[in-house]
Amino acid sequence: MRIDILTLFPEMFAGPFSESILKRAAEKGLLEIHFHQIRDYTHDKHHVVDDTPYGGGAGMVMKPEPVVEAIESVKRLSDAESRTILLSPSGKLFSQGIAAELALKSRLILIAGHYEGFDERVRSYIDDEISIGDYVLSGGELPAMVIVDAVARLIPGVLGCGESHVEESHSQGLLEYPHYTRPPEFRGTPVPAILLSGNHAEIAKWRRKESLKRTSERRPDMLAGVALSKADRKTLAELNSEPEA
Ligand SMILES: Nc1nonc1C(=O)NCc1ccc(Cl)cc1
Repeated sequence: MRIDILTLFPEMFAGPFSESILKRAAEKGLLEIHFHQIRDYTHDKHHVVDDTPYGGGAGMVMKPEPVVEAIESVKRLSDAESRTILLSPSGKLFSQGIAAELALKSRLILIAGHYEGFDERVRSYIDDEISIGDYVLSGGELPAMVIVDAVARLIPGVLGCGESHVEESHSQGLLEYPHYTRPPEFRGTPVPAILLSGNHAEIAKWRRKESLKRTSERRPDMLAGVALSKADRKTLAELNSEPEA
């Protein structure tokens, strides 16, 4: 996969992208990431990328010309079909499902903005607008890093053999079950005996029940999107009938 990131602050990506799985993915040739300075697509002496909003109001707006010229120029760098994505709080909410969709693309072009937002006419030149959550950040760079990380780990071969994205939270539609490792007892708290039993069928049942319990307690909104078995419904009914601890 090729990812091109259009940004006013390419140097922001040096740290996070020089370590961890992104470095390994690049070394394995599974992912190539290129950065483009939006200011390089201005033609005035001061490389202006923003201007005051028509209609008045505080703050500045990203001018359309530099961004659109950058998109068109970057698109020409590769024949691969690309998905052009604008990062903004007004976008559709990013999710593991969207990450999985994007991981199937051969090319992504991510646009990280600043100031109060993009000139609306930029939106005629993009395919998607994605938000990583309902909070306002200072720019689109961190959201771009979040999306690249979530997508890269889903590209086959990127995760090492010791890592897996299969059973994770949000990929089964539920929150993750509790994890334990050595020691068998930590400051008086033992590991649940079931996990030491070696009975993998029972362990799987326990884990599913714990995922349902945790999801029901912390993110009941997620349950609507999960295919629940008869056993799941029984578990949820029992959880709902249990007196509060
Ligand atoms: N939440 C979010 N999810 O994606 N992006 C955000 C976010 O706050 N971006 C800030 C921002 C600010 C200005 C411009 Cl022009 C674009 C994006």
